[in-house]
Amino acid sequence: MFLRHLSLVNYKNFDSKTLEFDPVINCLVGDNGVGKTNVLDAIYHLSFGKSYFNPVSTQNIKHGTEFFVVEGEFEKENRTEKIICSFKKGTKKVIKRNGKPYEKFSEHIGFLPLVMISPADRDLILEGSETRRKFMDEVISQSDKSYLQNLIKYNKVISQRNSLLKYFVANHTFDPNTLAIYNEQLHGLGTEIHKKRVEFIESFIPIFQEQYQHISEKDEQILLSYESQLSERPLLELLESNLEKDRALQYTSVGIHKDDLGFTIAGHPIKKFGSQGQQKSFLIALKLAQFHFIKELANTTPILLLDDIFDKLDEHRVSQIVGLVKNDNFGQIFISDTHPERTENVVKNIHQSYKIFTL
Ligand SMILES: Nc1ncnc2c1ncn2[C@@H]1O[C@H](COP(=O)(O)OP(=O)(O)OP(=O)(O)O)[C@@H](O)[C@H]1O
Repeated sequence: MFLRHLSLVNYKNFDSKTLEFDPVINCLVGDNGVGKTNVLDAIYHLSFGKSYFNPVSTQNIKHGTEFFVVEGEFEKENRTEKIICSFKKGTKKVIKRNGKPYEKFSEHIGFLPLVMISPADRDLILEGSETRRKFMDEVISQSDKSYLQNLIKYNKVISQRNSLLKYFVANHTFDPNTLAIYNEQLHGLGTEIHKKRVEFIESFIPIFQEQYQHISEKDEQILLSYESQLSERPLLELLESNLEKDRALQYTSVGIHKDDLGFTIAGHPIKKFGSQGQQKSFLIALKLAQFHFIKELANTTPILLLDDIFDKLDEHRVSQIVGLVKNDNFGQIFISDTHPERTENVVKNIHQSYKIFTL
């Protein structure tokens, strides 16, 4: 699968831009702020229906305009797939595949597998658990449609339950029957999601460790673990035993929406005890593991977006990553960099077709 053509209208800093891509390697070069990352983000938009960097859709519209359109033509299994993602202020975002709008965006997720590696990934280590859950959910969703559906349903029930808890307090009332219905629903959905997360982590860890050893070339004891209250007790039990606390807090304090991933080095949190280099290697290993994991499960090589990759890696490591597509006719890579010569040096050595775009 590869992206052949991209056209942008009013997307971030672009009025209008059209790019015809190479099926294998594409480099976007230019000074800071010319829009290299914005092009990668537009490609991400076509795959996920949202920006990797800015979740506020109106902020992805070029300043002073009212709408954006991102259009891409992909070659997938010998067919051309035309994807359009458009958004006008005050309306709902629309994603169309070959002219037909999706009713639910979740139906589109996984259709065009894609992995972005960007300096913004550091949030995975530095920010709260939500970022790490999102990472896990994104990887699983790209290869498992029912997972995403269950997650959407679960989140809906959580917000209904939270509204009910607030209603109880505001109206000095309590209705155990409605609460019990929500608890049952959360238990069913949450247990299923937890099971998928456990399975995912089990198969993901060895791939991740292999990638880390490959990058660090040292024997460092890194560990990735799944932390969930549901590993201790069934969700229904947790909900029931935390009822008084939830009533006081007016929100649901237990469940898979509290899960986290633990990142440690030599038994200590990498956030506090990892060197900058170790943190970088950890993040790249995570993302490369994501790439391999999706490749295997989705049976398609994901498109790989490498944003400002030299910020994270030396040339040797970049060559190694770009070499990922070497033996695979269907892999496509996009690289953004401020130094044209440096990028060209790396891609030349791969002996694959490539295009360089100066923005
Ligand atoms: N909604 C918007 N409307 C207009 N311009 C925008 C919008 N959102 C972002 N920009 C502009 O896009 C530019 C940043 O583009 P981008 O991050 O793609 O640059 P880059 O080429 O990747 O730079 P660097 O080399 O620094 O990473 C900035 O000048 C920013 O002001």
